[in-house]
Amino acid sequence: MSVIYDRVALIGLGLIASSMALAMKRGGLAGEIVGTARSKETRNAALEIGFCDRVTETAREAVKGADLVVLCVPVGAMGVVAKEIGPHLKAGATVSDVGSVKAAVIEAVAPHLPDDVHFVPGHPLAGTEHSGPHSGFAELFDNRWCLLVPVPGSKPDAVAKLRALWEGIGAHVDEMDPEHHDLVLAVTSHTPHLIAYTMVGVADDLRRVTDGEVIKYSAAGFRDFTRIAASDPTMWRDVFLTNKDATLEILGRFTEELFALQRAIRTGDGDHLHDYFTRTRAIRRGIIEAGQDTAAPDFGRGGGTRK
Ligand SMILES: NC(=O)c1ccc[n+]([C@@H]2O[C@H](COP(=O)([O-])OP(=O)(O)OC[C@H]3O[C@@H](n4cnc5c(N)ncnc54)[C@H](O)[C@@H]3O)[C@@H](O)[C@H]2O)c1
Ligand SMILES: O=C(O)C(=O)C[C@]1(C(=O)O)C=C[C@@H](O)C=C1
Repeated sequence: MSVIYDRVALIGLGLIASSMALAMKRGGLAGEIVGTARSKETRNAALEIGFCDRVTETAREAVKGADLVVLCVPVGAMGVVAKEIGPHLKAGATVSDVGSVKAAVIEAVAPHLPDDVHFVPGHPLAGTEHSGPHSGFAELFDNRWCLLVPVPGSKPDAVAKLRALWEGIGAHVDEMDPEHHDLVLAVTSHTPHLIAYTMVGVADDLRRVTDGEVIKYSAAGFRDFTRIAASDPTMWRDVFLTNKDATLEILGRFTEELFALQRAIRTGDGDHLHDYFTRTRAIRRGIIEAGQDTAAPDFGRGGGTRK
């Protein structure tokens, strides 16, 4: 593969930035990768691991002369970073991000960008419960989706170039509008995370059991919940604070269904339970038959991580 952007600047050097950088290096997609993080420890790690060619102390230095700038910080920090880098962006540069929420990020970032840069927000649908510069691996995005969420005024050429980068990184790319993205992700990612956090919290409340039995006899389903519930608290706090409407809508529906199942258990309505579980099993089977179960299941469970 050949170079797509001569210079890429990554702001925030955690799981997603380090994985993107390693994948760009694997494919020879960037001439130079410049990174910036607030802590010296993180900047040094990026150089030691070798996923950045150069690091800078500030974001404004990192974006100087960059053809592509990718904001890889928690959603709640995107606006502050955009404000800092806005005046220092190269004319004609593309600015993107990897945030898990799109409408709020667009609202926070767009006002700080000059007219002569292209803003093409993005969201790779891949991750693990690990964070920081040591957690990245080049295969994270292989065969996973990356959603691009162009804003009015995003130039087709800039969108096409970013699409080529993500495809070079290994992902399949689709485009979506921000509100629809936030609703879809509320169903497929955000609310499931909240449920996992809650379930692990409930187990923790029952200290009597967590002290021994829950850990010792943890079955596969609960183990998956604990993996998800180990995800970064800052990232997920920001997701729920910025995707409020969609997550509240889905949580409302979830609670209604849960109450209906609770009632079926209490009243011994086996037909309701059986019909419900039959319907949900069909959904899982449909996903497999459609070949959509592309998640690499071992990543994030130690299989592909650096830890
Ligand atoms: N982890 C996932 O599963 C996943 C998947 C897809 C997208 N995302 C999104 O990617 C982004 C980064 O997530 P990550 O998993 O790489 O997180 P991470 O915690 O591994 O890395 C985040 C980086 O941002 C820095 N940072 C935090 N607050 C900052 C601030 N106020 N100013 C400047 N830098 C700051 C951190 O020091 C760190 O270097 C988030 O917006 C998240 O929503 C995460
Ligand atoms: O596999 C995981 O650990 C994830 O939670 C990854 C996951 C997801 O929900 O699928 C989490 C947040 C993102 O914005 C995208 C991907």
